[in-house]
Amino acid sequence: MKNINPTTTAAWKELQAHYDEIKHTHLTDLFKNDKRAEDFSILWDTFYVDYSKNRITEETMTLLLKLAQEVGLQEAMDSFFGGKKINATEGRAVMHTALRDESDNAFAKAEVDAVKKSIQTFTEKVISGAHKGATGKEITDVVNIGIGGSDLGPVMVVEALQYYKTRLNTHFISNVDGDHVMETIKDLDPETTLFVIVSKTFTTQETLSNATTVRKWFVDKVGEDAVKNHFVAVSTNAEAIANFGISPDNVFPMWNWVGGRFSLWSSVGLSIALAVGYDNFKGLLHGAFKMDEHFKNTSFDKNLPVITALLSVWYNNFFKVETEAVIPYSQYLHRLPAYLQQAIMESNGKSVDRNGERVSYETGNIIWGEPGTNSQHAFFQLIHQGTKLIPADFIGFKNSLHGEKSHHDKLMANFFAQTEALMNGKTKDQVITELQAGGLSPEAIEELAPFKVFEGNKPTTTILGEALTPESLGALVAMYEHKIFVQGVIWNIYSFDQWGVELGKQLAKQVLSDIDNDKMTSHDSSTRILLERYKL
Ligand SMILES: O=P(O)(O)OC[C@H]1O[C@H](O)[C@H](O)[C@@H](O)[C@@H]1O
Repeated sequence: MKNINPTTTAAWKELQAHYDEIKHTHLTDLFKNDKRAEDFSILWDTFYVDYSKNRITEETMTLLLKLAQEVGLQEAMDSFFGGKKINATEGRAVMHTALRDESDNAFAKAEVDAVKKSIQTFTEKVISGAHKGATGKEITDVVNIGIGGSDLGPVMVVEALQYYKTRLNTHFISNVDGDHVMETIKDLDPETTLFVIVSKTFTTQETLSNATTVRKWFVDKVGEDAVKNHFVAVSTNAEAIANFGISPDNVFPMWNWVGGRFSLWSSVGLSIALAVGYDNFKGLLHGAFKMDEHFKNTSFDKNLPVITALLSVWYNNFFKVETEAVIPYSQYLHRLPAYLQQAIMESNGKSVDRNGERVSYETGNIIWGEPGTNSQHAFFQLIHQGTKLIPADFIGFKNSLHGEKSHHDKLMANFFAQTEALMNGKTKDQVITELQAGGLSPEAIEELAPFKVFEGNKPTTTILGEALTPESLGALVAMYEHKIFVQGVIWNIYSFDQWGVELGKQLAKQVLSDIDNDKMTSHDSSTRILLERYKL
């Protein structure tokens, strides 16, 4: 893998000069070219991705693609898919794509297939009722206990695929907040509940505390012998699971070459398979596999992860935008922004390059979002008329799942209208004409007009799918995964470690011990007083 500071490339310098030339160009002027939507769109599988409403020209894309070449994107992809240890600071390969690879020579195929088979067998037994609780009752509820990648992927997908749900109800406990634990289990019947403890390392404080509390609650009610029918675990750490008191027969393994935030395709997806059935889980993997193939085999100028990553770099490093929004026009996708926050920000929130040196340019984007149309009534004011430039991905589908056509037309009318309005804005002349039609006096119009002007020129990318299915969701998630990888390559950072998370873990342990032992003196005055007030 090349190790190149992107700012030293010829493309970077040309992009800088090009940016200075077009930074004030308005999208409405760019759209005087009628072929623009054709030139800047990609039709792939069931998706149509329109990136024409971005502040780009042919030259921008040529230069961005040149940047990808210069930093050695192709070579980096070969290392990634070839199983090289591209997660160098942890000495690991990054092989989550192997989990969905349908080819005969897939990496670790035998092991992966064996685990998939056990997920299938187990989930089918639970869903059919063949797997009974200890007192002979069928399982009705599943509780996933995990955090970070062991929670966000499963919860996002289970919410997204509610339409495809089996008879099982799925719940998620993640926060070490005891109220989260107790609120979730308070109405559950332990005799009909299955607990899935998910932790790649099986050392995470939140998950172990939550699992311990739940296990005790369970044992008090149903007894120790019942644990084997009601507790299963997903982890790489067999020893820690055994110490926790879950039998090896109830363990679904995963591997170190699967990063936590890329793990929903592994046994971490067990609660997904329980929630929507194994066939739908397979569909999810299949969609992701198709995206992997697209990413691997498509020239960069028509390659969705590459193009979307380059756009993001364009805004992040040249427009110097701080944040990007992801707005799904599907209530089912309401956890997608939260999921992407971990995937994107934990991966690319790095300030040291692959030489171990402080970068001199911006990296990781800040991601946020909420479903439309709700978000329109919340933060769209700022996107439309605030001082910040916020590129946004709009994700929507041609068909609703319940077939509520009149609702869907309204939803999608908003979807299309917003990107158009963000692009075009509204000029003062237009505002004045509108106000004149309302019969206001010329003075009142003059006074009010500035507040109703929209500058426009706000970039958006529209991702229009056919329908939200396991397959299309898998493809969408994989597109973002690869986008992350491409950005990491351009920024010359390690996208697959997460040392920044460790500090918080260590600090909390120390503070907990200080609280227990009344040892507040070692802290700064602010923290000491806060701790003392907490103990009062
Ligand atoms: O699955 P676990 O080992 O419990 O880890 C859960 C989470 O822990 C940390 O927050 C890591 O930064 C995440 O990447 C990981 O997903």
